[in-house]
Amino acid sequence: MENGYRDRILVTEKLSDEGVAILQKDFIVDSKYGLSPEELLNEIPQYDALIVRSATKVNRELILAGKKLRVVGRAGVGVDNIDLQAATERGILVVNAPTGNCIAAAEHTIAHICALSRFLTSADAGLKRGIWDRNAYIGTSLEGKWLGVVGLGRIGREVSRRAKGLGMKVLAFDPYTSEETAKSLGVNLEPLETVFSNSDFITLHVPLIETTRNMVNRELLSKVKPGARLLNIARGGLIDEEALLEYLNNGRLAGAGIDCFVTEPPSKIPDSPSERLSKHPKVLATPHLGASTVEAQLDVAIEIAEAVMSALCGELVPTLVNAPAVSSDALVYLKPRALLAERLGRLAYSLAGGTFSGDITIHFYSNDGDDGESRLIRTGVIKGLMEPGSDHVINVVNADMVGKVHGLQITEIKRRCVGEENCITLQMKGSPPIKGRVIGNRPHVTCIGEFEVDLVLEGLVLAYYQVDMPGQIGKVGNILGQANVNISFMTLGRHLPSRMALVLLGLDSIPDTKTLEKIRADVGLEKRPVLLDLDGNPG
Ligand SMILES: NC(=O)C1=CN([C@@H]2O[C@H](COP(=O)(O)OP(=O)(O)OC[C@H]3O[C@@H](n4cnc5c(N)ncnc54)[C@H](O)[C@@H]3O)[C@@H](O)[C@H]2O)C=CC1
Ligand SMILES: O=C(O)C(=O)COP(=O)(O)O
Repeated sequence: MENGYRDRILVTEKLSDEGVAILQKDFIVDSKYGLSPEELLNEIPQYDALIVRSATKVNRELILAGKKLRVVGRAGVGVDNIDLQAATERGILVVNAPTGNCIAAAEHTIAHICALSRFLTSADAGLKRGIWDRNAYIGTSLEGKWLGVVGLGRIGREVSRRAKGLGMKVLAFDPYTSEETAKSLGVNLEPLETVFSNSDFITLHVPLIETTRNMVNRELLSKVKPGARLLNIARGGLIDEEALLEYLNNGRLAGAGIDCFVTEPPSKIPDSPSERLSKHPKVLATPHLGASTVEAQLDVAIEIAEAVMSALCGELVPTLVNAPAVSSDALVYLKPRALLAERLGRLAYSLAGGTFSGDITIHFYSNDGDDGESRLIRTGVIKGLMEPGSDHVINVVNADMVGKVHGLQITEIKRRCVGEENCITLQMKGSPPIKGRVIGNRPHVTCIGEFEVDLVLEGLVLAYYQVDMPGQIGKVGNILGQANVNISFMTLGRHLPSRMALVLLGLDSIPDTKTLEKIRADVGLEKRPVLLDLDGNPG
């Protein structure tokens, strides 16, 4: 938000009022539900952020049309309806709300398991038609039965806990979950085929991504235990729907509980596999209701409102989807260092005369193996070096990609020296190394080449090298005074062997070129002083 401009947010699907209210404090929020793809394409150019749920397709075309778009918020977990690659290429932050609706989705799964095991929906529908048939609906007990969980993430774990409470035994497939996690839940980790061949109920809780699309296909279904029931409360596209119809029809599966379909709503494509599944007598079908509880909608609305607000304000958001996640705790420590990296990059760019070389080395203190940390520091440097001279917005999402396109070769040297925890040194080939330190959460430069200085990297700074002799500073003070430019602070680093000094002067306003030229001439500088706008807008 600058010069009275307020960012505009478009909300295309129902978001609880509490979330909208949070956003309305600082932004203009328009809720426009049920827009057609064409209407959305027309609307999007005026918005800085877009908030969606699962029904809005945020495809490449929409992302390219969103000329001002900086943030896409997903009020829920799954982001398969968002073209993450296209968003990343444009530096658009995609944030989600990964925790708010997990309990609701787990409870919906348990509701499906209970309803399927006792034919609740069919029995209810029959009775409403006047049929009192107690023999047609002999159910199956859950006590002692095996539940197979595919995907032991947030929802899979909550489902496992609840199933154990019902007396079920749980086995799971998740190649990325540790034995310890599974053990702590009392769950056996098994290969996918074993899960399918041993379970009485199988439930999917994986994201829809390249490796999970159609993971439940004919081949896997051929392993299923006769009479098993399959649940998909996760995403349409995980199951080959034609194959599922076949296994329901041939009697190998006793039933299925489906909340998510390839085509939503299924009736959008008459006679599609989705529609046939939704109408199949052995299928308990719900219209993507996993997240639909009052509590979950309140929680995701608040979660996404806070994430979008932070993202629009340039904050680092822990629920960023198109960059590695960094925990909120780590961010507290990393944010000032990322800012220091950016300011050092900007300083290096300005001191090099508004350019950068492709060969950069960054030295910084690091806890081994912390990729999030490296990435944030690297992003800061790339942003500082490249944003002032381009119209690119550079952030953690696209920094590596933009750097690569412009030929940046970055070497990271990580150290663990005591006392250096808050320091970063930036070495650009052909320029002196610049060292900085975070002091009291503010970025300071402490050394430029051989010159020791101490300057908070904020605001306007005039930098120049002069011969270290009496009377020089006074001359500059006079010239700036005559030009009505106030000096807010100064720091001077001396190099005794060469009798040179590096002077950094904080200024309250920008001197004109004539003033800078007069300083150069009167102080006998080799080059005109460099004006650094450390908080300034790029360009
Ligand atoms: N029906 C609904 O309304 C809702 C549906 N969902 C869906 O549920 C999905 C899961 O949500 P969370 O549990 O919160 O996500 P999560 O990210 O906490 O868990 C996903 C788990 O899947 C595992 N996984 C990834 N690839 C796998 C593979 N090939 N095989 C087995 N496991 C694999 C991951 O290791 C992770 O543990 C979401 O992506 C979303 O699509 C989420 C909320 C509501
Ligand atoms: O959070 C998810 O992944 C969901 O599937 C919930 O979808 P919804 O927000 O209800 O359209």
